[in-house]
This record gives sequence, C-alpha cells and structure tokens, in this order.
Amino acid sequence: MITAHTAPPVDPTDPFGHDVLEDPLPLHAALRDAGPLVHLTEYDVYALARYREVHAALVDWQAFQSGAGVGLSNFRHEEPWRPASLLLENDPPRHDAPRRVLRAVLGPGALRRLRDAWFADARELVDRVLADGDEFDAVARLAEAFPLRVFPDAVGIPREGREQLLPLGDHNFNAFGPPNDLVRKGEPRLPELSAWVASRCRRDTLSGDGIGARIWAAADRGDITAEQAPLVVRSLLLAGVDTTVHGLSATLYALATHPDQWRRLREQPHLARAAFDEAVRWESPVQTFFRTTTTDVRVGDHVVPDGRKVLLFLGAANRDPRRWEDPDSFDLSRDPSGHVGFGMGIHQCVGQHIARLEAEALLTALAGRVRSIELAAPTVRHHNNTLRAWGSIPVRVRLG
Ligand code: HEM
Ligand SMILES: O=C(O)c1ccc(-c2ccccn2)cc1
Repeated sequence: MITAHTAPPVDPTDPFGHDVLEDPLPLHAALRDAGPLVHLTEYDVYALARYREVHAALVDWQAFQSGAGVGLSNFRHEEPWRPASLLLENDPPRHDAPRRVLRAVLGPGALRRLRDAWFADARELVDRVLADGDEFDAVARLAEAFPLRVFPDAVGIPREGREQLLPLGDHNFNAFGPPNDLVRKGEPRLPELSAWVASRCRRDTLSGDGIGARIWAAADRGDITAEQAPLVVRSLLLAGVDTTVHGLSATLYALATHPDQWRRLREQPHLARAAFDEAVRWESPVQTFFRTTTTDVRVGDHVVPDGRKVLLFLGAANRDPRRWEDPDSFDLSRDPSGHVGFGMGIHQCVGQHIARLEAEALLTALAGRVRSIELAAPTVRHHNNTLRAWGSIPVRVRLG
C-alpha cells in the first residue's frame, strides 16, 4: 500500500461550465501549473493535464481502465445510459476481437478503395460551394457537408435521414460529461435517435459493399458474434461523424487565421495531412474523457485511490510547454506526431486514418482553387461537454 504524502492541489472550477467550454485555455494552464495531479472538487474527481501524465494514463489501460465507462458515470455503481461500446467501454479481453475487426475494415484496403472517390467528391463539393459566392459558412458548407456526404456512404447507410448523425453524436459526446443543461437539451429526441441509429446498424439496411456489410461478414466468419456486429457498426456512427466535423472545422479555422500557413499549404499540397494533425493537436476536437483507477495509483507525490474517476485533459496535454516548443502556435513545419488528440495506446482512435483521408481530400480540393481564405465575420462556438466544437466559421475566399 503506497501512502500518500500530501493531498494534491484542488481546483473548484467546473470544467464543463459554459465559460470553460467557450475558452478552456486558462483552466488548462492553471491545471498544468498546479501539479501533475489535481483534485477537481466540483465533481470530486481527479484531473491530469500535463502531457507526461496524460500519456502515461492512456497507455496504462490496466491501472486506468475504460471498462467502468469513459464518462463521469462510473459503471461500477451505475448502469450505462445505452448499451456499452464494445471498444470504447471495454478493456481486454472483451475489447480485442471488436478492435481487430474495426482495424481490418478501416485499414489500408478501405483507404485505397475510398481515396479516388473521396477526392472527386471533395472537388465537386468545393466547386459547388465556390460557385455560390466568395463568402460562406465553412462549418455548414464544408466541415459538416463533406463528412456527411462521404462517410455514411462508405459505411453503407441510406441517404435519407443521415443528418440525424449530427445531433446523435452531439448528445453522445455530451453524455460523457455531467448531467447538465447540454445533456438535458439532447434528451427529448433521444428515443427517436437511438431507434434510428439501431435501425441503421441492422444487416438488411446496410448496402452490400460498405464497411458495415464487412463488419457483418466478420460475424459470419466468427471473428465477432452476430450480437456484437450491430454494436460495432454503431461505434462507427457514434464516433466517426461529429469528431471529424469538428476536426475539419478546427483545421479550416486555423488556416483562415494563419494566412502564412495557408500559403505554405498552397505551395506544398502534400502538407494537407500534416495541417490536419497540427490542427487536431492545436485545437483537440476531443478535449476530455475519463478513466477509472483499478488500484491505488501513484501520480507524482500523491495517490489516486482505487475506483476513482480521472479526467484526462487531452487539449491541455497537446499544448503543454513541457512537451511542445511554442505550443500555442499553429505551425505546419512542426512535427505534431505524439499528440494525444486521437488518444494513445490500445484505445487510440481506430478511425484516425479515415479522418485523415477526409481531411486530405477536402484540403487538397480547397487549396487547388482558393488563393486566400480569411474570416468574414466573428466565429460562433458550439458548446459540448467533450468536443471543442464550432457553430459557424464565416469565411471569405479569393480564387486563383
Ligand atoms: C478528427 C476526428 C477524430 C478524433 C479527434 C477522434 C478521437 C478519438 C479519441 C481521442 C479516441 C480515444 C478514446 C479513448 O481513449 O477512450 C478515439 C477512439 C475511437 N474512435 Fe476516434 N476520433 C476521430 C475520428 C474517428 C472516426 C472517423 C472513426 C470511425 C471511422 C472513429 C472511431 C473511433 C472508435 C471506434 C474509437 C474507440 C477505439 C477503442 O476504444 O479501441 N473516430 N477517437
Ligand atoms: O464505440 C463507440 O460507440 C464510441 C467510440 C469512441 C467514442 C469516443 C469517445 C471519446 C473520444 C473519442 N471517441 C465514442 C463512442
């Protein structure tokens, strides 16, 4: 038994309050400076905000488990509000087969099959947006429109009703936080949205050659069970849309507010993937989620007792000056590898290469037509308990 020398510093701030969701940077700096471990008294949970400790917790899945949920709710004491994710909310061994199946169906073969069609779709979308004028909302017309056009097609769900994926994902990510106004906002439509997404995961509604059908084929082979197949498809629909929408939004915002970086991208279009990863580090579209300790865990001079929730601040870790040089700058010449915007370890985002391909397709199409891009009006944030999200990013472009 490790004896704690002293209690860690405390912070009473509500990390899910609207002031923090509007601008989390001051809280991130305060948490990093307070020490390697902080106790958040508002919810009686612990917090890690420095890169070293966040990274260490992410890769130590035995001491920091996902099986008790990655939200504030502790599945040891409370029932999940929906059937638990086989990947996100399970540890090995139950985590392993579903992860192996998703890694395969989202792997190099899928990326090769989708690349040309996604690049063509991106050019067509950009041409249509630019034909409508030189001022538009980059969130609605590009960051939302492109993933909603290509990703559900790749999974194999029908076109009608697919815009439901946005409120569905928004509520799903709110629900990792406390039962606050953001969660209450999504509850009225929950029964309808849950029924809708369940219907989209059934074998008979998925088109024959999509990623969804390949998940069902894995069940036919016995790689996963038939009961698990719809839940694995659900994972794609819950985790794969809003995240990418706000990852693309963050990238477009970063490029529209850093004209020198836009020029670099125009001169070197191969930087599209690096621009996306640097934006994911800089903005961290996924800001936070929890782990639960499975034993008394020492962090620095303190001990987190067994069974406690630990909030990981990915966004704070991605701007930790102890790890990154000039962390607050958005710089395409930086090597962003090692950022924790996609997590790290056995739960690291299994869809990150799909997200990167979407970003590469959209940014390449945009850089091919647009000489300059700038903000045309104030931006509007969209508050979510987990996501750093955007309501609108009005931009003005010049062609050439
Ligand atoms: C910018 C876009 C994205 C970001 C920032 C992102 C971020 C993340 C993060 C941080 C995790 C780790 C969660 C944890 O450790 O508990 C994760 C896991 C996951 N992501 Fe993504 N994601 C993105 C796009 C996608 C896409 C496009 C898909 C599906 C095609 C996807 C599917 C998943 C799944 C299924 C998991 C759970 C993996 C596991 O627990 O083994 N994500 N994502
Ligand atoms: O398997 C699912 O249903 C699922 C998988 C991943 C997430 C997620 C959670 C936090 C950060 C990023 N992604 C959500 C849902």
